[in-house]
Amino acid sequence: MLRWLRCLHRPRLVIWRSGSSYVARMRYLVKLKGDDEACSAALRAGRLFLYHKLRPLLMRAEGGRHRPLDMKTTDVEALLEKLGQQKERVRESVLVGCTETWVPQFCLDVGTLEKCAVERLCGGEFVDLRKAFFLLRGHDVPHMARGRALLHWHQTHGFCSASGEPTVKNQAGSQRVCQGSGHTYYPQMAPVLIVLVSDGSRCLLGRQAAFPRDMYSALAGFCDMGETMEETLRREVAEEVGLEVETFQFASTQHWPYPQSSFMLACHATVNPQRCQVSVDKVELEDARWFTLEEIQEALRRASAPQAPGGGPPVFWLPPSFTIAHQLVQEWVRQQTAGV
Ligand SMILES: NC(=O)C1=CN([C@@H]2O[C@H](COP(=O)(O)OP(=O)(O)OC[C@H]3O[C@@H](n4cnc5c(N)ncnc54)[C@H](O)[C@@H]3O)[C@@H](O)[C@H]2O)C=CC1
Ligand SMILES: [Mg+2]
Repeated sequence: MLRWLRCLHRPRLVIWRSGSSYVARMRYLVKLKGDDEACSAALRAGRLFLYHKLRPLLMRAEGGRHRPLDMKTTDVEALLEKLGQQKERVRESVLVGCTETWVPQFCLDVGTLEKCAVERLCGGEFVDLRKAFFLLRGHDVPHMARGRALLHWHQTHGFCSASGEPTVKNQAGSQRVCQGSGHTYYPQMAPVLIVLVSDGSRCLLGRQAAFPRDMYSALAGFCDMGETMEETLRREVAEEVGLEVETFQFASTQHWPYPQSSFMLACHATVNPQRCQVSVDKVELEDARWFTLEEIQEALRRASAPQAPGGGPPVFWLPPSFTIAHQLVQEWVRQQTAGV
């Protein structure tokens, strides 16, 4: 019988910069979530990130990169009026944060306006978030992802599932309430386990048919109701590639805005090298296979999707560097090469 070992993982030491106004800012944000009047005042003084049908508005920055374009609330009001909408629509925005200098930040989807007209007037471009992942600097991505996820949640929770009546968002967008049933709805994330499986010398990556061509990633799966993280990990690896995990180690977490909003729990796991024959569940995955350290190191060196020269054999590539899948791969390489 195979062993099921829980590895004693070394706790990650996280050091926060002290002396910042972090506590005060967090208390300010929680006040804005609970006090519509205070949040309306913050909206007047804040900055707005625009989205069009969930695509963030970006502008070109130096070095071929892009950055999110934020606007004053009064400028967005003027834009709305110019395009024939009521300026009060800024109140549909949702609170996503606050800068270190206490500027509250909101997101607003202007999907009912003509896209090109907004782009022309603002001097930016609405870009699909998946494409934006490759254009933005890593530190801008979580912010844009959070805005998309929150706006999407509001767009799909307009009605109470108990009474069928419309729900009403608070000013911050941290909840929606049904007056009829009294039900309060909060934005939700689905827990997803993502795991990089190793047989000691190679790691296992898979691809779904819907992935961009030749991209391989770590295995992932939604947690079933009532499952622990460990149970999901063991089940998903068994279901998707027909292997039994022997050990695992928790690594880190990340919010991921797809398919609705996922809370990614990332782990490393090992299987017995004597029993590492992959049997792919073709419903879930198009392919899954073992990669050597050299193949992975080569893929990490390739910055983006490579073109196979002259129609030669396709070269596999990894998700963008800020993704938790990429981080798992990097950690695995570090672990494999430690002390070499
Ligand atoms: N950030 C990253 O590095 C990565 C993120 N992911 C994310 O992880 C998610 C889960 O991975 P999959 O292999 O697709 O999961 P999966 O292996 O559980 O299969 C997906 C299927 O699970 C079912 N399902 C159960 N609960 C669901 C829920 N709450 N929402 C949607 N479908 C649900 C559906 O039938 C769906 O077709 C993906 O949607 C993807 O967005 C996946 C790989 C890398
Ligand atoms: Mg899966």
